[in-house]
Amino acid sequence: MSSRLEAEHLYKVFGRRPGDAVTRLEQGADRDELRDDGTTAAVIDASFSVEPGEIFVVMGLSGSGKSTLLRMLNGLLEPTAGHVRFDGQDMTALGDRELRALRANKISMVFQHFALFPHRSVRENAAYGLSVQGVPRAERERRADEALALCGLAGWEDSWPDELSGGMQQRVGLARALATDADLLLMDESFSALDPLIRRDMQDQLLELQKTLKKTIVFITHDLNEAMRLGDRIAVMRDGRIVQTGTAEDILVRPVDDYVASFTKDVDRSRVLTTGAVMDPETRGDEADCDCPTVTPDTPFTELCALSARLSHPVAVLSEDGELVGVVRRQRLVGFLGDRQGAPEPCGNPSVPAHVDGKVTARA
Ligand SMILES: Nc1ncnc2c1ncn2[C@@H]1O[C@H](COP(=O)(O)OP(=O)(O)OP(=O)(O)O)[C@@H](O)[C@H]1O
Repeated sequence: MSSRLEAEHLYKVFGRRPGDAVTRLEQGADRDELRDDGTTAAVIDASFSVEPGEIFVVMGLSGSGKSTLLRMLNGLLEPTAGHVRFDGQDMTALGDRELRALRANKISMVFQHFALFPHRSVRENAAYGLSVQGVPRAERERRADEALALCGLAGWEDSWPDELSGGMQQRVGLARALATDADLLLMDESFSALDPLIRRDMQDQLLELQKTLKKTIVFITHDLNEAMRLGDRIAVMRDGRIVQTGTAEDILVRPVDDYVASFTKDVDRSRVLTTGAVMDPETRGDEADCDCPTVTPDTPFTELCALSARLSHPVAVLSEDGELVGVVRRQRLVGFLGDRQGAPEPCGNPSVPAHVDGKVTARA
């Protein structure tokens, strides 16, 4: 199966002599050095691929280059160097007309500000992308109504946008993107303008829809918690560069540097981690011989903790085939909630041995 979307050594430089700037960046110059010459390296050497049905989140602080990257992915901005491939087709080699057709039929955007037409009904707003495609009226209304129903807006089709709350308006934006049947959704801070509770609700709704629709989604956010909730994989951007790409667990448990680690400080680890991240793969081989409940590497951390609290011995981890693949000691669980590696440290008190499982387990 080939990737749906690929970025290959993408650069976007604003300012004078962008080609020269790329050469300097390839030779190791950084953003600040170029800025002295009045040149902005918005995106530097970004490479990644997004698989069909995947939610790929690009996360970074303001100015890190996320929006510029997204605009290159949908062909609105021409890369200074590098390639974007959609289903293997090099978008950077397409002419304007072909690009417009690709955007109208295969790619949908969901923006932070819903930009609904105030004098068109909710149905007409949701059908907008279809009217751009030239779909006949009856069919586009039917498809718009279906998309609105998917987004929880059945019964609101004939309303005006100003009769809807902010969250509902954002759902219309999502329905508009879904109505076109485009496989690739590009979502730029789509939920950032919403109140926290509504934002969470929209995240849940997107995850729920994704279970059946299995779209390919690139989701831009500056919020790591949102990135971790939504992303199958996350790319962390800093100063124009992607500094790490990985699952939420990778970013949390194996940050590539202190910068990425500093992002994860406030993340609720218990919501992100799964058993695979905390298990010890070294086993004696007989840990699963009793009749106690077991877990798999995908078991959520909270479930694992609940089970561990009930057992007097380490929890056995079995693969889907029932093979013993690891064990989880309670001591290690406690470590993972508080510290990056989850490794127990000596406490400095000579009367309390640091690695006595029994004692630490009893307290946990
Ligand atoms: N058209 C442009 N001309 C010059 N510089 C630009 C242009 N567009 C973006 N930049 C610069 O490129 C850098 C990356 O901007 P970009 O908007 O992609 O970042 P971002 O991560 O999306 O930020 P935000 O979250 O604030 O939107 C910034 O320094 C920005 O000022």
